[in-house]
Amino acid sequence: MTGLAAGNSRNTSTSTPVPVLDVQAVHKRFGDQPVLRGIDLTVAAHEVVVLIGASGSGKSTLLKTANLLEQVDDGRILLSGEDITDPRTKVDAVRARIGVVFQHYNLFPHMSVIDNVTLAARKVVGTPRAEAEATGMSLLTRIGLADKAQEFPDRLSGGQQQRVAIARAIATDPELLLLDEITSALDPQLVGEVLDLVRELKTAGSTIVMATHEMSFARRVADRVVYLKDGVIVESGTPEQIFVDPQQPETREFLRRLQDPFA
Ligand SMILES: Nc1ncnc2c1ncn2[C@@H]1O[C@H](COP(=O)(O)OP(=O)(O)OP(=O)(O)O)[C@@H](O)[C@H]1O
Repeated sequence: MTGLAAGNSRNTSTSTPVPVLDVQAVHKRFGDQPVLRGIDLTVAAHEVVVLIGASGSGKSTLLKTANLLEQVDDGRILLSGEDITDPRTKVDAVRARIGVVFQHYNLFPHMSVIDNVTLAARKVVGTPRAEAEATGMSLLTRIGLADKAQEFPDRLSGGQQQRVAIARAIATDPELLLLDEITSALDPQLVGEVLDLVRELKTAGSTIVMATHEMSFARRVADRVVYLKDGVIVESGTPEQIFVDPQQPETREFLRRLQDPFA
């Protein structure tokens, strides 16, 4: 696996494709506060789903339940047909199948770029170093950072670090990529280069669920935009449906306030 495509081959052999991610009636509360209130969401292979919604609407929590960083209180989540919310699930084995990138790139500061990118392949999957490095260098070449392979992360810009974090997340060829606010810590002029990389992943066939406040992501990479409010999916549709012709008053209000936060 040397390209940017992630996890593209697993669902192609059956005539009725199993969704990569199937969130079924998921509820989650923190103390007294219900944060996810009956979420149903299926994500097909190669689909890019972008979660939008106000701060606190539950976007990150939903991504965390899919990666088993948070447990669901009710409902279940299937990964390529397997119930990963079953208590017998081996959490590490599930996480090895999912690539995750967070707001803060979380690269290991004491490791070179290439070691960051290859760590999971070497330590989790057991790929021999030479093979992992060949894949890692190929990924760095594709994202235009091959010349930074031996640098430490603090020598890179925020946008470059976030691209390395994405390369690291896809280096093990995950079935699913979860991207949580990956540009919100970046200067606006660096957002474009991360957006371009996500678009390239989409073209290469990755299956992606991302949470963002950056509507350019939702407009330019989403197959489906999902609007969350107070832990409920209010509306979902193509970017055109959501941004040009939203059906629900709450969606219209959310988009109106984005354009004029003081309205
Ligand atoms: N570990 C936690 N313990 C208690 N409350 C939490 C925890 N994590 C999240 N919450 C609360 O759950 C709600 C949803 O948070 P979440 O981070 O999922 O929202 P979000 O839509 O991703 O917000 P943002 O866009 O600001 O990242 C918020 O009210 C938040 O304070």
